[in-house]
Amino acid sequence: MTAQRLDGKAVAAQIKIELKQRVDALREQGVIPGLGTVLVGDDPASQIYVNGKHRDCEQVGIESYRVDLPADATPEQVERSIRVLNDSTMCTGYIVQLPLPPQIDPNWALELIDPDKDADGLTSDNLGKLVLGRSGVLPCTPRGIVELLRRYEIPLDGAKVCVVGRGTTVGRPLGLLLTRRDVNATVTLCHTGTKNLAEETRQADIVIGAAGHPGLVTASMLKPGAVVVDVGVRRIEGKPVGDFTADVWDVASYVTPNPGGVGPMTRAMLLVNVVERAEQIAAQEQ
Ligand SMILES: Nc1nc(=O)c2c([nH]1)NC[C@@H]1CN(c3ccc(C(=O)N[C@@H](CCC(=O)O)C(=O)O)cc3)C=[N+]21
Repeated sequence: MTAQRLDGKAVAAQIKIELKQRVDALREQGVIPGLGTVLVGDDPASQIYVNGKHRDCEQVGIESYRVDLPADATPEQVERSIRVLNDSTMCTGYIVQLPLPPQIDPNWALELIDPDKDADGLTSDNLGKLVLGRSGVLPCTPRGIVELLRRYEIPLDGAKVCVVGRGTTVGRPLGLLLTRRDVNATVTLCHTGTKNLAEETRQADIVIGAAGHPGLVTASMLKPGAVVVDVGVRRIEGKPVGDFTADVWDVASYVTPNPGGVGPMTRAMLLVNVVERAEQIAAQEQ
């Protein structure tokens, strides 16, 4: 059996077409969605990712604003930039690109973001709302994974899902999102403390690798026909390497390619978060 691709790139492109129509409708109402980005320092990968976000915005008609600060920026300078974006009426939502240089505590910086403008959905306010089942801004990668599975009509209601990795940007919020009533999956959240990972992954209908440990899950650790979602993209010698070995394609029914799987969905969900917020603002103004 060779697994089918869960083609995040194609689905993200379709989502952008849908978003462009929603942005055009907003612009007709005089509401112009705007995404802000705060980039501190000159990390090449961060610059590539932030440039990609601005290109994505341009494709769907979202205005975008850059705040680029030098690598030696002080916490005061970062705070001032964040407060400007909190107060800006042009910017519907914004992100503070991670990682930040060592003199800036990321948790401190994220907590300065107005939760209503938290386009990443990574502030404690929005993550807390996810815990409490209240509506807030959903984190982009978890939301993108669920959206990708839904668009391929992968059964989620009652499905056994094994999430590998308990990070605060993916694994942990993903477990919460998958167990929400409107998704209704049963989740096992595995991590470095899990005694027998293979025992857990073999019982799952869907295995999601969000550990960032290349080659952590092999074909022998999967139930035949399982669905594989590989988040853990790292570049080793220029090649994107995920949490799964290539032989999983022989056993799984669906696999997300790396690149072209979860990454484009993450980027598409950032745009969805901005447009959804703009639609809320437009509805309040009516
Ligand atoms: N505040 C903040 N929010 C983020 O969402 C955030 C961040 N900081 N810091 C860095 C990580 C990383 N991240 C990626 C998203 C998409 C791809 C992506 O689309 N990758 C392409 C491949 C790109 C390549 O060739 O490397 C793909 O998977 O097809 C990659 C990386 C978001 N991040």
